[in-house]
Amino acid sequence: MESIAVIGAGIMGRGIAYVAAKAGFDTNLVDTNAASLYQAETAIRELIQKGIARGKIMEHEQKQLQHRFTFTTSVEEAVTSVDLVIEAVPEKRELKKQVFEQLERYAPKACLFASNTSTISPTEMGSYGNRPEKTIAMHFFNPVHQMKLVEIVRGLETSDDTVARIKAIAEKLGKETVIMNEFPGFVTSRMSALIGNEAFCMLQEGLGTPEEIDKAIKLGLNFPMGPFELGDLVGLDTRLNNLRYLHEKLGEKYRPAPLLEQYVQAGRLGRKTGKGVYNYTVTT
Ligand SMILES: NC(=O)c1ccc[n+]([C@@H]2O[C@H](COP(=O)([O-])OP(=O)(O)OC[C@H]3O[C@@H](n4cnc5c(N)ncnc54)[C@H](O)[C@@H]3O)[C@@H](O)[C@H]2O)c1
Repeated sequence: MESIAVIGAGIMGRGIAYVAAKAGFDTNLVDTNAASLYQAETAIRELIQKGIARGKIMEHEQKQLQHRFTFTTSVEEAVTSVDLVIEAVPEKRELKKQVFEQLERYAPKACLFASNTSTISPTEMGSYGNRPEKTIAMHFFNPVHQMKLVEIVRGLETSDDTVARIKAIAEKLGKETVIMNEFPGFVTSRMSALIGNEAFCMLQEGLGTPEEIDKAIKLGLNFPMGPFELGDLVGLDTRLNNLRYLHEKLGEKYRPAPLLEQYVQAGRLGRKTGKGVYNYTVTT
């Protein structure tokens, strides 16, 4: 296994591409939006500089590392000769379906297909192409270079060989793994969506300010981040898409809070747009 293509250069795709190249894989990062691709390239360059400043990357490795990246807006160019594709486009089933159909057309027959989906069934994604035994969910966490876990979720038809190879790759990327059977939202997204949604319900009910609710959860329940801080980091649109999927699949308990819907309608998506529950300075 030598080369990886990452589809979608947003918050997650750029982080996955960075850890893949750092682990020695030739890495093709693709985004159909040129502006997003450019931002990803800048963000990756900054991560490399920070890595050098912290002594995690030696200066003489920098050139070699940068040479491992190809940035492109063409899915075809990115996947024609890779061993693994990791899809990280927004959490919309129709979009993922289109992307998987494209991957099936252009990727080599032996190539494994992994999705960084937070909620969607890898069995369903396996049905979008002709290689369900080679299709799996490989769920990274944000920020990818700092978070230790990859939640691996096998679909009904995913082969043991695919599971073993994906686990080995995740470990080569420096990650711990858990291997789950599929169920909507897996373990982490299901729990995180509920907590995040409940916090929006509390805000809507006037229980307290976002700062007070976050502080209560951090200091009272010993969470490292408050639910609003985490929601802004994840992206409130991503959080809403996850909840919509869980609501459709698992029922009323997951109905998105109207206030969350309103924030997304207003374009308050979190750190990536400079404003979510809190205000930020956008650097890239
Ligand atoms: N944000 C998180 O914290 C987080 C954590 C774990 C998993 N995820 C999952 O990762 C996936 C991506 O989420 P994100 O937060 O990085 O989203 P994002 O909106 O930050 O980025 C998605 C990128 O995909 C690009 N894109 C859209 N259509 C495309 C196409 N057809 N081909 C190539 N690129 C395309 C967009 O231009 C955008 O740059 C989702 O499935 C999400 O549920 C997100």
